[in-house]
Amino acid sequence: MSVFGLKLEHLSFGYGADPVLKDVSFTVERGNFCALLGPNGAGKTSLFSLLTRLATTSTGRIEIAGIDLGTSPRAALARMGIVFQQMTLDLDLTVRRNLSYYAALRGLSGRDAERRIDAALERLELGEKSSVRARDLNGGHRRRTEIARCLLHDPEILLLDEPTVGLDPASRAAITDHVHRLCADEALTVLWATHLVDEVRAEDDLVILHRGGVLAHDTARRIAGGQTVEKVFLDMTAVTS
Ligand SMILES: Nc1ncnc2c1ncn2[C@@H]1O[C@H](COP(=O)(O)OP(=O)(O)OP(=O)(O)O)[C@@H](O)[C@H]1O
Repeated sequence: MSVFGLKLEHLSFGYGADPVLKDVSFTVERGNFCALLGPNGAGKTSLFSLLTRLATTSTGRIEIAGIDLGTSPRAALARMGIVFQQMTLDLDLTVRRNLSYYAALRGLSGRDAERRIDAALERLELGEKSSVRARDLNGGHRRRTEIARCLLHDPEILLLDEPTVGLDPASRAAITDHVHRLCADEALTVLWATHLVDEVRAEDDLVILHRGGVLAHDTARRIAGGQTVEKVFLDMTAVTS
């Protein structure tokens, strides 16, 4: 197993002539929670598109759990679980059905799939929601269902693109707690894109992205340097406006 959960080297990318990512490099060690913090338009979703191969670029290199995404995309993507910004559950299906369809897509079936589904539901404290249709869940439980679903194939890396957008404070706190626990208990490596400063904890890794460039990468505590992350973030992103 790789020491580095995630390694990005010199990534540049644009949709047209103008670059939206400029020479982005950073690593996230295995088992760390890394917040990718940037204002709207910073390039977070574009970076996620490169990490998930929805977009490609000829510059730079991405390594997922020690596997080169450019040369071994299938193997690298198999190590990853992804929660996109837009909800992707089938609202007419129960929580369990949503998970079992995904398991089948990943080639899992029978007792093995059932065992993994039970374990994932338990990890996200969703056991009692198992028979509830996704349509009847609140936003927080829908998100937790998506996180449970992306754990079924035992990924080493989790990518979450602004997973708490639109949720109330209690649901946001529950989801950030759950995902931090996955890092601590199971050495999952997490990249969590957000523009919400209050989701960043002092011990988290923090990458500040602004206008496609990395302005800072360290623990949040060191980047804050005795101030609040919010103050430093606002100062950094204002200076370069
Ligand atoms: N499909 C696209 N075609 C052209 N430009 C795009 C496309 N998607 C994003 N952009 C532009 O790329 C830049 C980065 O956008 P991106 O969505 O990656 O940022 P973000 O940090 O995820 O922002 P947000 O928090 O608003 O989602 C923005 O200027 C945006 O307008």
